[in-house]
Amino acid sequence: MSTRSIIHQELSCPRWDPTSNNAERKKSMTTATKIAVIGLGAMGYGMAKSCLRAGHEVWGADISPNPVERFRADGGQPGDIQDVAKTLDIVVVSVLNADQTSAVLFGPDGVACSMKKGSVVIACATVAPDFAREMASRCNERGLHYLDAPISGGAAKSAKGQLSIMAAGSDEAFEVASPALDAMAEIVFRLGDVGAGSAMKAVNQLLAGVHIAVMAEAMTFGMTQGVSPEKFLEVIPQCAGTSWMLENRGPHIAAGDYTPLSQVNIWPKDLGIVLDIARDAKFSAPLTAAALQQFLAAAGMGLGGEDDAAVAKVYARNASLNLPGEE
Ligand SMILES: NC(=O)C1=CN([C@@H]2O[C@H](COP(=O)(O)OP(=O)(O)OC[C@H]3O[C@@H](n4cnc5c(N)ncnc54)[C@H](O)[C@@H]3O)[C@@H](O)[C@H]2O)C=CC1
Ligand SMILES: O=C(O)C(=O)[C@@H](O)CO
Repeated sequence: MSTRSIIHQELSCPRWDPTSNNAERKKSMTTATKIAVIGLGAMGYGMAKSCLRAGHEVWGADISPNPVERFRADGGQPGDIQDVAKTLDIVVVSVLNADQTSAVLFGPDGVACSMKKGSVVIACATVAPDFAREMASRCNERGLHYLDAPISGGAAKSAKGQLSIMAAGSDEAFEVASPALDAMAEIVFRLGDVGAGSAMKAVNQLLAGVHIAVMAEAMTFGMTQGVSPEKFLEVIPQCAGTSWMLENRGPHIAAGDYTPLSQVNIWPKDLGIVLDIARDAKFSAPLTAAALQQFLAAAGMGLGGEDDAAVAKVYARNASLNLPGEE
């Protein structure tokens, strides 16, 4: 039995067919759906491009004009989302956090008030489960479907339409959302009622945040023992201590390139969500708390806008090490 079918069984709820060929499914789609992607950052831009590649009519919006212009030059639809909101089938929200999600949907120019009944909001920012439930209930009151749909895989997988989406919502929400989900994801988990997607994402973030911090700890510890970042990355990915985050973020440190694909600032937010809901559950999460302190230290050093691999600079500073690019 493959790993994927094991996951499917353990979840014991229907999910996108994991055995079907994603590329074939994407190619075989013929009907254009009207989709807006709000938030064209590290993740949203790739999601919007994936929807375009699948043949849909796609509008892109961001508070920053640059990615909007770039997206139009790449084939995105011209014009403001507000002007077309009532014609949209799907609105994908890929902003940073809960406040931005709430502003995009229900702020002064909130798109939820203009969307047609029966259309769907696919909410992808990492937020707390209670917030997802609140947004869903406000959307449902307006006759809109809501998918609690946090994402995983980083900017590279987003660009390729190969995200993992931890989704939760009604069958109708999944049905209406399917053209965008098919375009953006390699795998879509159907996890139950709204809130269950964000709960699973919190579990992923606990691991992902700890793994990034501990990768930085191990790499800089290795440097004190004469193990260069290059040698670390040659050997450890072939050994039991590796992780997806080590292999994804470690090369950023070795190259001294902290262009933000996932900002340091994401982690006080995400590990904060984990620790908030852990506290409510009276669950002690000491490793998460330790990792959070390292990301807070990085943010305190003024590195909040850098790639999260810059957490290595906290360790390097404490150990008087020069990381690649700092000599
Ligand atoms: N970067 C990553 O590797 C991953 C990020 N995530 C999560 O996905 C979400 C998006 O992350 P990123 O793309 O990295 O963030 P980002 O900061 O790169 O992009 C967010 C975008 O939203 C825009 N924005 C903010 N408020 C807006 C508004 N009112 N209207 C229109 N646009 C607005 C910003 O200008 C920015 O371009 C976050 O919740 C993050 O935690 C999840 C998985 C991976
Ligand atoms: O891909 C994910 O999952 C992540 O949350 C990270 O890349 C953090 O931004």
